[in-house]
Formats: sequence, structure tokens, C-alpha cells
Amino acid sequence: MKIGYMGVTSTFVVPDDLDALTRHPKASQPGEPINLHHTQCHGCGDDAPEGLHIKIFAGDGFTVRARMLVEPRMEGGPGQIHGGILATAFDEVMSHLPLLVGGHCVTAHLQVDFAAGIPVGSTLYFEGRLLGRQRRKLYTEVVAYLADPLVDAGAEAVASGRALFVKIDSARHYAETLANSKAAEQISRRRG
Ligand SMILES: CCCCCCCCCCCCCC(=O)SCCNC(=O)CCNC(=O)[C@H](O)C(C)(C)COP(=O)(O)OP(=O)(O)OC[C@H]1O[C@@H](n2cnc3c(N)ncnc32)[C@H](O)[C@@H]1OP(=O)(O)O
Repeated sequence: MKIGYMGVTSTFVVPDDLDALTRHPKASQPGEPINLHHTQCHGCGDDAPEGLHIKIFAGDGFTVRARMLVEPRMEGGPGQIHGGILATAFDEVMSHLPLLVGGHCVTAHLQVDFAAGIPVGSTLYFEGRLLGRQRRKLYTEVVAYLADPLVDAGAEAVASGRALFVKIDSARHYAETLANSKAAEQISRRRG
């Protein structure tokens, strides 16, 4: 299967003149979970009852690995994951890549290629990669598999995504909405 369609016009273009990437000294080590969002986050939060509960781990270099159980409540077409849910999962997984170089980001642009239907009941495995950084912009990519590509070299890629994240000052960015968050106290405590 071909990941990323040739000839499809896209606004996602990784520039040539990228800045150097340096791993943040406090970034999670390869194999360790990355827990830098909050417990109510719809993508990764353990306490978000309707969330996706994606487990995300740092990989080597500027990569992450993740997995998610495709639950019946995620159904779109009969017996298959809803495309919007997969897009949300991709957004979540890629949003952890900028954390390897430090600082919170928001998604400015997100695109997804769906290559095969994904059955409810399967476990999706994700491999994400930071493609580069230019000033506040971080370019990322993710591929989803129906088997763990770490243990199964023949694991078939079923979808891919690309996203542009922009680094923010999180205190300022969320200043007017933090009070509405179920995690307001937790986030304020973390900021100290
Ligand atoms: C302790 C704290 C806990 C916090 C927990 C955090 C949890 C996080 C959970 C995360 C959950 C998961 C993640 C989510 O779901 S995040 C939720 C979804 N995303 C958002 O809500 C973001 C909404 N957008 C914005 O806030 C602003 O537009 C941003 C901040 C993105 C930029 O506005 P800002 O005024 O700041 O900057 P700028 O406009 O000068 O742009 C800067 C650069 O970027 C380039 N650009 C911009 N847009 C685009 C575009 N579409 N295509 C291509 N390029 C684009 C632009 O040309 C410029 O480039 P250059 O001039 O440098 O070349």
C-alpha cells in the first residue's frame, strides 16, 4: 500500500530551511510514557470517560509510538472506525512529538489519508515522527498499523497523517478558557 498519495495538492509542505532539532533534557526517554497533557484530555486522558485513551510513548530520536483499542463506541461505517475518530487519534499522537523538543503546541493544520477500513475490536499501533522545525512551526507525520510494526515487520499500514503544530505560550493561550476545564486545578498546580 502506498502511504501519501502522489499528485494530491496539499498545503502541507515541509520547508528546506529547517532549524536544528535538539531533544529537551527533560523529555521522556525512549520507551517511557509521555504524560504532558492532562487527565481530562480527550485523546490521552485516563479520566476522560468518553476519551480515546491512547497510550503514547517516546521512541528513539524524534519519534513516538502509540496504541489505541478501537472500541464499539468509535464505530462509523458498519463495524469500522469513524474517520473523524481516527483523525482525532492522529492529532493526539502527533501533538506529543513537539513535546520531545520542549513546549506545548496547538494544531494549525491536519490532514489524513485513509487507505483501508479499520475494524472495530482491533488495536491500532501508531508510529509518529517529527519531520522538522522552523521557528515556532513543527512538521509531523504519523502512520497507523493493525499490528505492532516493532514485532511484526510485515505489519500493514492502514492510514497516515501529517500535521503542522505551532508553539504557544500555554498560560496565555488558555488564559480565558482554563477556568472551564475539568482539569483546571491540576494544570494550575503543575504550573506551580
Ligand atoms: C501545564 C500546561 C498544560 C497545557 C496542556 C496542553 C494540552 C494540549 C492539548 C493538545 C491537544 C491536541 C492538539 C489540538 O487539538 S490543539 C486544538 C486545535 N488547534 C487550535 O485550536 C489552534 C487554533 N489556532 C491558533 O490558536 C492560531 O492560529 C495559532 C496559534 C496556530 C497561530 O497563531 P499565532 O498568531 O500564534 O501565529 P501566526 O499566525 O503568526 O503563525 C505562526 C506561524 O505558523 C504559520 N501558520 C499558522 N497557521 C497555519 C496553517 N494553518 N497552515 C500553514 N501555516 C500556518 C504562520 O504562517 C507562521 O509561519 P511563519 O511566519 O513563522 O513562517
